Formats: sequence, structure tokens, C-alpha cells
Amino acid sequence: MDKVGNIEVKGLSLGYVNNGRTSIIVNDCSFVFPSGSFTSLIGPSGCGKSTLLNAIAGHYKPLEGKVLLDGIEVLKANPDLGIVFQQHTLFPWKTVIENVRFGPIQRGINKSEANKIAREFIRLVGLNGYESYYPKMLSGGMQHRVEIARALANHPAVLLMDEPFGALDNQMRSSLQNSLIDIWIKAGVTIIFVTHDIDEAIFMSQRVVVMSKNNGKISDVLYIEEPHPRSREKFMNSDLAASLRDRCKNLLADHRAEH
Ligand SMILES: Nc1ncnc2c1ncn2[C@@H]1O[C@H](COP(=O)(O)OP(=O)(O)OP(=O)(O)O)[C@@H](O)[C@H]1O
Repeated sequence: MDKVGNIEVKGLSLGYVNNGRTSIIVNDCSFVFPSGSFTSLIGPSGCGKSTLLNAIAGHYKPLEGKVLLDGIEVLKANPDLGIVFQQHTLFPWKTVIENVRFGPIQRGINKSEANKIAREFIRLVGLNGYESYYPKMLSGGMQHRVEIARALANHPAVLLMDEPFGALDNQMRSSLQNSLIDIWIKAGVTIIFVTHDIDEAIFMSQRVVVMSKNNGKISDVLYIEEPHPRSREKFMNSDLAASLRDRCKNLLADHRAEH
């Protein structure tokens, strides 16, 4: 079956064992991230967003339950599950094109075909002309675009993003948010996006999953019907965005009050 990027989290419990004691981080969580959807995960610091993302990526073994990609259990890291972190993971000694073609070459694709694939994704992230630059010659935002191109060059069905724009200034962050939406529409991947920023989650996603720190569960899911691409100015100043923002703030405040 073709990978279409439907992620199903079923009865998933995640935790850490330290000195024989198990701490539960995510508790019996079930959720579907439909193929081609854009979902943000928000929640208080330490609630388990990164742990959940890593479990979906196959980097982390559940205590209970499972993650299914298109009906098949994810048991280890898989090229269909691309991951982009906040910190840069580009090879500093490789140029942009060498970084982006790395995955295809690892998969056994010949160099000229890998270059073709890499150029396609470099163009998609708006960096044509920068193929022969080294990462240190690029701004932080441009390096992020290379990271995204590198992840997409593996043709993942799902892109897992852990606060990818967390360290950037507002202007750069807005510009990358617009680019990512554009890429998402063109590439048709499923995106699961972890962020601390409520406005970022509301602006970008179709659904915002709010995680709770108290019981390791999903505490609410906000569905955002506004179609993409959204006008930042118009949508973020709308009544809908204001009410979503309030709901998110209240949910996060509830967690703090109960703690
Ligand atoms: N290797 C580990 N051993 C023990 N506990 C850990 C380990 N890694 C993370 N934790 C704990 O698991 C919990 C969840 O961490 P996680 O990084 O998933 O949270 P998060 O919601 O992504 O947090 P943040 O928003 O601050 O990045 C935290 O309490 C953290 O201290």
C-alpha cells in the first residue's frame, strides 16, 4: 500500500524508568492525525510533547499501546517519518545541495538523480541559487529552510517538527510559517508541529491538540475551519482567532492552577 501519512496513536503510554521507578509522561493516549493534515501540539513545558513526537517518529519505545503509520505499526525510525528539530542538524562541511541530497544518496539513488531531487526541494523552500553555499554562509532562517528541504527530499509521508522556529526572531518566524504552509499545500505531507506559541499554532494548523501535564492526557482539541492559505493580518485579528486564543490560554492556565 502507498504511504499516505495517516498516523494513528492507539492507547499510547510513554514514560521513563529511573532507578526501577517508572514515571508516566503520556498516559493512554489515542488520537488520529489524518493523512495530509496539519496539527499542532501545545501544552505546558514538560507535558510530553517532544516525547510523543519522538514516539511517533519511532525513536522511543512505548510502555503500552502503539503508533500506526497507514495501519502498520511503527517500531523504529523510518524514512516515511521525517523529523525537523529546533537546533540545526545540517552537516557544516557539506554545501546546501550536498546536505539535501544526503538522504536520497543514502537510499541508493545515483548522484545525478539525487541532485535533481535536491534541486527540486531547494527550489520549493525558496533557496535556488544557494546550492553551493555552506550552512555557515546562510542566515538562521535559511538554514531552517535547508533542514526542511533535507527532510522533504526523503519523500516522507509525515513531517514531525519539534519547535522548529523556536529560536528565531518574529520576522523570520512569520516568514518561515508562510513558507511551511506553502510547502505543506504543495507537498501534501501530514504535519505534526510542536510549539509553545499559541498564535503560531492557531495561524498554521487545522487542529490544535492541547496536552495536559497533570494526567499525561490530551485535554482538548481545537478544530480550526478557516481554509489555507490564511491571511495573517485578517485571520489573526478575527473573532475566531481571538476565541481560539482565549480557549488555548484558559486550557493552559487551568493546568498551571491545578499544579
Ligand atoms: N531521558 C529522560 N529521563 C527521564 N525523564 C525524562 C527524560 N527525557 C524527558 N524526561 C521528562 O519527561 C517529561 C516530558 O518531557 P518532554 O521533553 O517530552 O516535554 P515537552 O512538553 O516537550 O517540554 P518542553 O515544552 O519544555 O520542551 C519532562 O518532565 C522531562 O523532564
